[in-house]
Amino acid sequence: TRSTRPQRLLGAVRRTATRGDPRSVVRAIDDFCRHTEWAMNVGDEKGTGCILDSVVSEVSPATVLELGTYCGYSTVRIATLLPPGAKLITLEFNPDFALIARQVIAWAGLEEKVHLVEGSSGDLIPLMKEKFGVKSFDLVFLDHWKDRYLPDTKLLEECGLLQKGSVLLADNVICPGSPDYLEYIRNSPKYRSQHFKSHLEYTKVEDGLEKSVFLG
Ligand SMILES: O=C(NCCc1nnc(-c2ccc3[nH]cnc3c2)[nH]1)c1cc(-c2ccc(F)cc2)cc(O)c1O
Ligand SMILES: [Mg+2]
Repeated sequence: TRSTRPQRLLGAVRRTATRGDPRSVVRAIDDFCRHTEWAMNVGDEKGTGCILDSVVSEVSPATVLELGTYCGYSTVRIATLLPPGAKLITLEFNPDFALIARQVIAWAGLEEKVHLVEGSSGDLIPLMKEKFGVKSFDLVFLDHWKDRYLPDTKLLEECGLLQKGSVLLADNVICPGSPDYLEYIRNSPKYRSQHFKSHLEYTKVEDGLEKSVFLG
């Protein structure tokens, strides 16, 4: 049967990236998506250009939650920038995506920093404290189903997983868009939000990221 897009993306990583070199893995995926086949990775403009890399470096988080692993592109981007001893927990709902992402993360040599958990964010977030020993998250990268951004943010609050200064960074708040999340986070006194205009990965379509600091 025909291979899937994530399988073809993994093939490109294996063929053109150097094992143990995360930057070459990121470059291989960007080249594949720009020249061969588009895929929904946050990409190099929203990634390097400005926001994702600069926010991770600025926050220098000890604990990160990523919602929506997909093929592990942003997982590798973020994990490369983490300080020693920091941990990234990434949640993936789709077992096929998870299988590919594990191999991409392993190729980058980042298994020690990354804990990929399969399942739905709604089920897993309430287990973060007891099962994963998380006190709170310094950074949350929202990049999963766009209609899960708001309910999962409220769940993180209810589970006491955000503390004063925790940063939420949401991809795709313009395209595909997450209007209810934007409405909530921009009007809530519990957050201070900032919008970073950008483009949908590998295209000229308008998109943007929303960075919100939890005020406690
Ligand atoms: O759907 C997206 N991303 C979500 C994938 C995912 N990967 N994993 C999940 C998951 C969903 C529940 C979960 N619950 C727990 N983990 C979960 C993970 N969702 C997405 C879509 C686009 C896009 C734009 C324009 C188009 F024309 C077509 C597509 C661009 C992007 O940057 C995206 O991130
Ligand atoms: Mg995205």
